[in-house]
Amino acid sequence: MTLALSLIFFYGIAQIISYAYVHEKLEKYAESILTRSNSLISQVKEIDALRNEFAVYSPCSDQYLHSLRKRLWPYPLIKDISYIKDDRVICSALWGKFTVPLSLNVFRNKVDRAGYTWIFDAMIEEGITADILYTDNFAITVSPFAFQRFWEDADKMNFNAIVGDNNHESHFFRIGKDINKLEAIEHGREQALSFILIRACNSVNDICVIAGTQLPFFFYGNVYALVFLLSISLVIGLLVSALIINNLEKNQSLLSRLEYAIDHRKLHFVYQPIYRVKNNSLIGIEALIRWNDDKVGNIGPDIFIPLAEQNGLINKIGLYVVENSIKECASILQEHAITLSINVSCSDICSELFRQTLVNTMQKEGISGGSLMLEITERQSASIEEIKQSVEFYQSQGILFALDDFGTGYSNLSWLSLLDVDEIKIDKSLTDSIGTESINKHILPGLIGMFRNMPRIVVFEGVENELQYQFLKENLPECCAQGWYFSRAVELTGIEAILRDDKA
Ligand SMILES: Nc1nc2c(ncn2[C@@H]2O[C@H](COP(=O)(O)O[C@H]3[C@@H](O)[C@H](n4cnc5c(=O)[nH]c(N)nc54)O[C@@H]3COP(=O)(O)O)[C@@H](O)[C@H]2O)c(=O)[nH]1
Repeated sequence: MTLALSLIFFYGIAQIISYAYVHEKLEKYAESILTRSNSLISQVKEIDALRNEFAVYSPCSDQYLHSLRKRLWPYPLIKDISYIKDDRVICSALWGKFTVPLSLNVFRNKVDRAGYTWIFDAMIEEGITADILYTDNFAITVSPFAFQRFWEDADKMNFNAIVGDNNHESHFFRIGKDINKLEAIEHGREQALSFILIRACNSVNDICVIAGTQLPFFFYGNVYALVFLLSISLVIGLLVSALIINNLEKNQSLLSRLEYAIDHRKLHFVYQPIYRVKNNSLIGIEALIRWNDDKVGNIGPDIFIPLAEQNGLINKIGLYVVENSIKECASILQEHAITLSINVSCSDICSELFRQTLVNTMQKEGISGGSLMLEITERQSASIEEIKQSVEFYQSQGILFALDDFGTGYSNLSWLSLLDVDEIKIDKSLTDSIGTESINKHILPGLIGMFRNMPRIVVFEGVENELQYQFLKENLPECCAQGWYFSRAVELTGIEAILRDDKA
């Protein structure tokens, strides 16, 4: 599959590059033909302006022919100048005087234009044709090499071109092998999506060049390009497949290692202290799960919690956290008036097994509901009605609730109005705005005013510096805070040490 996609991708890229390349070349091709046509018209006009000069000599006399030859010499796009009478060439600079006047009635195409009659592919002699324009008794023969070099490009690049008037009612010069197709497409008689058409016009001389070519397949006639395309697609396809397989295997093995770690109690906890700002007294701790895998090393909860959520392991983690963190903290919770905050998912709190496990663990460890704070966010999708009922059940057991990540898209005022929570945890992104010029900064003063009158515990998360701490102390002294300014998350022994210091 990846090989096929890779092939399609690279073929598509190659085809786009090929199109751009051919388009640019064709544009230049049309422009050069237009330039050449303009030069030809200029040369025709210049020679035409000499007509009166020739008229002083007797037609086809030696002086007349000499004068024609002399004047013809500097014009590379003009082959011959002739004296004609009754549509017959009597003499010319190139041929001299014809013994039998040359009739101009055998030709491919005849066009009347700007006082001239143009005849294209007029028969001069067996095997010799030429494009001639004439008026009165004066004719000019276009050099057969005037457009010669464009035939080389036409053969090499498969280009075609028509030189015609602006409306393209009359076609003068035709270059290329597919010229009939180009004419048919140009006049709307044929449709060809893969045919590139370019138009280059000059309104002063009333000429337009239409150039066209069949869009080539990238590898058309080019085996090396095809082999290159297939090789690069193969290599990239194999690399992408290997990466995908590797990633899947890694995730799979990480998932099975996580399940093993849960089942064999290999996950452990660190606790981050939460303080009341006005007097720096410890009011609680937040349990944060950690995983140090024997083989992979430390894996952060920001990696394995979403992995567990996506693969149906989150409830197992929820049970693990409840059983083990409560058991671990039981003695300090009994001895001190602090709460243990636990992150739970909405599906956890709605599960009957979770309820029973939590209540049983509390009873077994001798912990009252008021020592526990369950932190929820809107991220975990479940119906609000179901969550509301669950919250009411836990609250009937005396358990406290916190709305986590408040101020982000996941947790906001609408949830606050729907759930009767005991604590609001202000997300770090809002704390970060203290003392900065960020957009959130403008939200903060309004929230501070609101929190002052709110009968709930307000905890600012992610307090990292003195400025943030002082701001909270001055504006909201009753609020609580946690963050690296106070302490990073530490092992339980670290919390015990803080509690001992507090007592002393
Ligand atoms: N369902 C469960 N989710 C859990 C549990 N334990 C953690 N988590 C969630 O994982 C996310 C990452 O958590 P973690 O790496 O532990 O980061 C926490 C703190 O270390 C960090 N923090 C705290 N103070 C600061 C600070 O000052 N600066 C700073 N840059 N980071 C800080 O914040 C994380 C706590 O976030 P929150 O939960 O929103 O309070 C995270 O989403 C956890 O929720 C678990 O047991 N179950």
